[in-house]
Amino acid sequence: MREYWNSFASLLGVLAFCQSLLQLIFPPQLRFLCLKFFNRIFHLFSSYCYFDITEIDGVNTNELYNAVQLYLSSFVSINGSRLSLTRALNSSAITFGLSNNDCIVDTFSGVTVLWEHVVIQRQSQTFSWRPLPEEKRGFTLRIKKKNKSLILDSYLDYIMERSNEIRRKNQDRLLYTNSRGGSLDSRGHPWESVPFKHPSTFDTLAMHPQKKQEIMDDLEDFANGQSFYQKTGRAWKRGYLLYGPPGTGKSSMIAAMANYLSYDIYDLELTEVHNNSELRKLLMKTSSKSIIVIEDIDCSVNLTNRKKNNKRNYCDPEVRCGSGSACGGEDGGNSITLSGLLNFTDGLWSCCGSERIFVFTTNHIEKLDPALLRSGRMDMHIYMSYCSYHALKILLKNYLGYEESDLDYHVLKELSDVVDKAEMTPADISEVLIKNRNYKQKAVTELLEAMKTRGDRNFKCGSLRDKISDEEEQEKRALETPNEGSEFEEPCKEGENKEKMKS
Ligand SMILES: Nc1ncnc2c1ncn2[C@@H]1O[C@H](COP(=O)(O)OP(=O)(O)OP(=O)(O)O)[C@@H](O)[C@H]1O
Ligand SMILES: [Mg+2]
Repeated sequence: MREYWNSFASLLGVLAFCQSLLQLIFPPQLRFLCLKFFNRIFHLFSSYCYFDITEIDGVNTNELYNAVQLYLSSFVSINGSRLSLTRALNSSAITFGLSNNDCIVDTFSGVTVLWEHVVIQRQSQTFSWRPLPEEKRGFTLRIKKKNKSLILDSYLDYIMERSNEIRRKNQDRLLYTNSRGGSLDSRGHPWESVPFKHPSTFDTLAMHPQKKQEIMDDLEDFANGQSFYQKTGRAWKRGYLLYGPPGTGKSSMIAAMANYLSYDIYDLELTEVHNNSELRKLLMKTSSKSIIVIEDIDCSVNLTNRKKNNKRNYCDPEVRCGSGSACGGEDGGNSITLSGLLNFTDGLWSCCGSERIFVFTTNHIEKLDPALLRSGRMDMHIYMSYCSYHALKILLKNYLGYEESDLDYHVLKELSDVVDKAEMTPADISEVLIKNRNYKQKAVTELLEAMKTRGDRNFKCGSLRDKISDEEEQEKRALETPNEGSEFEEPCKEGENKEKMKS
């Protein structure tokens, strides 16, 4: 063994001598050719092969470099002693990276590979429209030659997939809106985005735990269902219809879904979309792993297959078609139609991306065209109900930090007796609790009072419940369009007023 080392050391000595001789005697070009030759010989007899992934590929950023950096960041934080730290734009997470010229070992399908982060100072800068960074960065992947074909493709695919996942997890969610009314931004995008920081989660959402679990399981199945959707020949998308009175948590549920799956949200404002083809273009510009939301679908536009004289109908010349512009028919030119919307969610175009969720919300499911409700269209219909006893317990925990065991048995009994009769929305209850959140006892007492009063009134007003929610919805619309608004009144009286007005 010692002899072996001796001969190896003398070989290295000879090589070093040859190199210095080369430097002395030969011109640089010849030296370069010799080095290249030695390099070739070395690689020929080496059992490894090497792949360079440079940061900049020509003048473009190499996506694979960024992907490898993110992928390695997921485990270098545990192994490394010297790491580089970065925080990307729109991200609240810090990413770890290999420092310059550091190495890390990874194992994939039982095969061990070595990654080296290579950083070299760039020589003189030649003129370029886009100045290059002063350092030339890249990763070198070392794989045993015999394993190259076995893992290279699948390993790189795996890295791309993992890095996308990490990027999504690290980055803040984005909320997109099409409020620019069909115009495009400088990069040709019809959507505007802001960071989405809604704190609603399934933990804070007040609804029956069993129902909540069902929805979470459904979302989970969907997100992990790529192979299922492929096997069954179905487009990888899912539709949810959330319906129920105002203030029962439909928007909060959408935020909770987005936070649960780490998806972006596209809030589609139908009133800003001029026709079906614009709707299709918007769809094409949405990304995968996103939730496309249309809120209050019943009152966004006139979405029925039948022609009605509705004042929101886009074919009303005063509403949509300006002077001189021709008004299309049901599927034509200048209007959004139900069939256009159904194509948006169901048709061939809806599959131009994958892993997308459509969520429609409405306060009045009965006003929707049956075509929207047909099975297979909206996969799950979720009723967001008035506050139940289970939901109330979640609200008491959220706002006052009260567990069930913290409350007196009699108070709990009273709350459970009155909560269903009160027919208060979680939003109503939240308001009472927020107002008194620093005085917990008072908050509970006041809530009980409010519930009893509401329960008594419901008992007296009886069947006016539907009219109440009608009025509540009108209040909501009035807030959205202040000119048409009216004064707030007690819901019960409003119902009565409406009756009087009618008579
Ligand atoms: N189920 C719920 N769980 C927790 N909080 C809720 C729930 N429902 C309503 N809230 C509270 O009430 C407020 C209004 O709720 P949200 O906007 O989600 O209601 P909505 O059903 O979307 O109403 P609308 O039909 O008017 O759009 C929220 O800010 C939230 O704090
Ligand atoms: Mg809402």
